[in-house]
Amino acid sequence: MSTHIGAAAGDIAPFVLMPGDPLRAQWIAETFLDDARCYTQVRGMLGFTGTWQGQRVSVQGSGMGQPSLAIYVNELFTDYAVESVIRVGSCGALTERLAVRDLVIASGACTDSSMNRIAFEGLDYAPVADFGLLRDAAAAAAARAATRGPGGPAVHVGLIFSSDSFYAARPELAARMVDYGVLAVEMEAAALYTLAARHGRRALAICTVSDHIVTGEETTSHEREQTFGEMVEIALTAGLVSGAPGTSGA
Ligand SMILES: O=P(O)(O)O[C@H]1O[C@H](CO)[C@@H](O)[C@H]1O
Ligand SMILES: O=c1cc[nH]c(=O)[nH]1
Repeated sequence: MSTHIGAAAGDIAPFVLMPGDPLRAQWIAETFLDDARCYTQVRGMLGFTGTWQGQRVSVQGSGMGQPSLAIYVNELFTDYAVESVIRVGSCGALTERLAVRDLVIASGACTDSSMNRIAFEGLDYAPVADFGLLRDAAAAAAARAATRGPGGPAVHVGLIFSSDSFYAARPELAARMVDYGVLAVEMEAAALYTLAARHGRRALAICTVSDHIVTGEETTSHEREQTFGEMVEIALTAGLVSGAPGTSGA
């Protein structure tokens, strides 16, 4: 066991999906994985391992915000030898180019968090996605859209803003960020990308737009927990198509 994850060595797969919401983790495990088993309930931050198309996958809740995610990701990398993590989160759209339920595959994550400023003594570090996972997620999204035809959620690749505040202290900054290409706001990806770089592992964040900062449209908590399956299937395809080592269910 690690400090915050109640799993034995080998209980967690090399590839992990990571929603903020532990109940979304449970829904993903019950909906998408075969033979899913819960390996931790410490602090209610549920984690499961099962198989998807015969390959081992884990799903681990991160909690909300970068400090919480960093606890789980540090322990996954150092105590459980996890190789790749794809965050499957929700986000708020900052621009009318995006609609509620659209997907954002985050190529990089701006942040107002002090975590990297402390680590880099004032230098601005640029947290970016793993290119292979990003490429494979974009390809999986395009293939699904081509098979399905018109009507599914639009998929955007670009920058997001990982904020320490759900209730923005300076909401007027959103328009300036949009001018510089930022599409949406969430609360964890910058720490995930930074820790993956630090540990030489792979990370990506895919988020579904749950709220629209411009129009005020929003989804319910039940929808955020149990209906964002398109991003989950794209994440599973990207994580396992890229051939993460040790994912074989055999
Ligand atoms: O739905 P999750 O994955 O938790 O992500 C978003 O939702 C939470 C805020 O409601 C934050 O964690 C934010 O990043
Ligand atoms: O507006 C939103 C929606 C989801 N997550 C956030 O951090 N902000």
